Amino acid sequence: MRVTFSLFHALAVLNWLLATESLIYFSLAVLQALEDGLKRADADPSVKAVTICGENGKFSAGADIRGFSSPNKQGLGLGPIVSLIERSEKPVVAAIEGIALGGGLEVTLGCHYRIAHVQARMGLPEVTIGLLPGAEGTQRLPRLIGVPAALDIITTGRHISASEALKLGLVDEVVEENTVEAAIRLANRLIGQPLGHRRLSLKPVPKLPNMEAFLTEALVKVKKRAQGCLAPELCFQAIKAATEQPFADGVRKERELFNILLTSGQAKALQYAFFAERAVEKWTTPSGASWKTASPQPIRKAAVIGLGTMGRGIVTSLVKAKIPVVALEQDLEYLNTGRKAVMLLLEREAMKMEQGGQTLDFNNPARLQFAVDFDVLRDVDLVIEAVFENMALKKEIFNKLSRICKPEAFLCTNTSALNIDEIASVTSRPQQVIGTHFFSPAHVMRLLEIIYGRHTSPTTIATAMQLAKVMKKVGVVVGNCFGFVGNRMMFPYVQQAVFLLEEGSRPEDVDQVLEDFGFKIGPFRMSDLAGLDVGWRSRKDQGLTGPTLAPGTSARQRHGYRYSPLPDLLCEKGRFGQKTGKGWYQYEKAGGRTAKPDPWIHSFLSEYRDTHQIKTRFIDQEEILERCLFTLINEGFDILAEGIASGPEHLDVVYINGYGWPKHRGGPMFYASTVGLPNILAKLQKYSEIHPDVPQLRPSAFLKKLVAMGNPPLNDWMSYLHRQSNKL
Ligand SMILES: CC/C=C\C/C=C/C(=O)SCCNC(=O)CCNC(=O)[C@H](O)C(C)(C)COP(=O)(O)OP(=O)(O)OC[C@H]1O[C@@H](n2cnc3c(N)ncnc32)[C@H](O)[C@@H]1OP(=O)(O)O
Repeated sequence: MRVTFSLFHALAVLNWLLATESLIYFSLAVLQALEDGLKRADADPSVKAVTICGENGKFSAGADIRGFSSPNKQGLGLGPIVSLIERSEKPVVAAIEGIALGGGLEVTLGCHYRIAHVQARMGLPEVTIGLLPGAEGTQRLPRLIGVPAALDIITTGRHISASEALKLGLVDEVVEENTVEAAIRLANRLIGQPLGHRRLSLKPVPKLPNMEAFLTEALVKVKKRAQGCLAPELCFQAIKAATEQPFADGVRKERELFNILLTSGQAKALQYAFFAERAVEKWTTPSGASWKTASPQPIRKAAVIGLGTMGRGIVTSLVKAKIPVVALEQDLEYLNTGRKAVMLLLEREAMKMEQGGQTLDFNNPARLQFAVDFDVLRDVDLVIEAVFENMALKKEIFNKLSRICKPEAFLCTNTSALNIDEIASVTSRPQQVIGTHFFSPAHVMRLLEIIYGRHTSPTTIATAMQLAKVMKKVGVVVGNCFGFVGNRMMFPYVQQAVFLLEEGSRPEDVDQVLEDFGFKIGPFRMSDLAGLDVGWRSRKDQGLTGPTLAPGTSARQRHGYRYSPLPDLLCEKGRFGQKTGKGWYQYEKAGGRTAKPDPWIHSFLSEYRDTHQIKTRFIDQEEILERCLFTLINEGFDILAEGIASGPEHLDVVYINGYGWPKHRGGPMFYASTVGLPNILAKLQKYSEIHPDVPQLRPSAFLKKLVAMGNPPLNDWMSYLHRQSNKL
């Protein structure tokens, strides 16, 4: 770490370099050096003006996020330094290059002028890590750019471009050449000029004709978007304070709210999620393959087979990532339907991108081609198969691909559960076969589950990870098992939800509890959205229901374990969910989206319980939450023990980005660590004793081992996997 201070054309140029070569975040030492530099500049009569810049073309990514969970909370010292900058009698100009985020941007708000490079990005992303801009940023930004724009930037944490910053008045100038030199030139011109009007703390917050009404409406929107996350609302409260109180009082309020957030638990969860997302980029497999040694191959052209819901979204993602793509369907009729749907998606995406000043070129055959003939796949570097979830069909396609595609081409399957090794077995290149499991809608959802098979090469994994990155998705590398990570953990969760209906709950009761917990939608609304027929088909394929079910099989048992036929019964009645207008809920029409509790379901459940002599009982929220979440978590421990995922962060990133798990709760495994593993174990033991015929409630051996080992912190869990425990 280094801080330099040099005299340059009668100017002090303060710059800070961070902990790593490539930048970026500041620590106590950097703050101290900044303060010392400012004081020296102030005291030195030969210094007439000051420019603050970063190094290596980057201004600052703000505070070191890890510092917030250390006992010595370093961020707290930044506010007074920003004030010190602002009070300087010598003009201070910020030269913003690369990024200026969080505390970095707050430093520039203390400066009297701000110049940005045309490619710079700015923002106050504290809300995304559960905090608020606590170095007086919530008080200065509204004074500079007005309340509506400040609210938007602070409560969303979004990054803005230099051109947007200029429009908003956040920066004074945008330059294409050397930003530091431009800042020095400006600082030179400012020597001797009055600065009072440039000190933001002395300025009033620009008035709105209807401030009160505006704030009332804004709060409703902020709360709705927040879905239980505390930070956006407290950001709002801090900005509101700026509109009502003098600067110094506003700063006091900001500090008070900051401390609430810092100790709320949500900040810790969100900061964990920030690092978890980065940790999964550094993938490894049990055989020793790793991101360190594997190199991705370039993907210059890709193909997607199947233009159903998933295929359409995948094509859209590839086009947005500027990868030329061929979209293939089985016949012209399907192709034309698929083509229309893809074009509609792309038009919508293009419109959204235009609003952000970007363009999307998709009407060019070199970028997007539609075909029915497999021969067009001869020159592609990678194929993603996204056909119907049927092993025989997938094998037929992979066999064909293996014969037609060039030998170096990678073959990916978008299966959500099927065996990658079995699919790869029909090809002559199993080392280049991999699962790329997208989530619906594929052009929106960030998760890409990347599943390696027994023969998948490290290069293939690295290439799939690189593809995820280019598509702006989060790739998570996992092993091959039924349902992989996400769906395997989802299965016991949904199963418990259905068992709860058998015992006395209603779909809306269960959904409400899980939505209050923070899920975007509960399990029954989710099933209705996805289509109940999907699971029904899979259960028929597995022989759990339908014509292949052995005669005389008990209605509520399969292979000696508890089974609920409720979803099958609904499907037999044509209730497939939203698509048929009826499922666990009723909808205004087929394809309708507004779920209404359905009295038919209530009486159907009651008749079902009578038929099977189940005594209806009241089930409280605690039991609903525990049975659904703890079985999901329990499965997570088995997944870790089997080496299907290399750490709990992987499971958490999957759940946050693919299954609507509330990010401010850090993911299921992080949540388990906050509840305490002994508590989870005790509850699973209790429910398992009550329901001995449900194996998913039996505590995982790995969970038991961790408890026996003294409930170690989540970061240490994996190190206990192969350790002996004499307490078990
Ligand atoms: C009262 C106190 C008040 C105020 C004090 C100030 C508060 C703050 O400033 S809070 C911090 C606000 N800043 C952020 O939230 C920025 C977080 N970082 C990012 O968004 C991104 O990292 C980036 C846009 C800056 C760069 O993105 P990219 O180029 O994709 O790189 P990575 O995300 O992979 O990051 C590289 C590397 O750096 C680590 N890192 C980045 N920022 C921080 C940070 N602020 N603190 C600690 N570590 C940071 C990141 O984890 C990566 O590390 P690894 O390579 O080990 O994975």
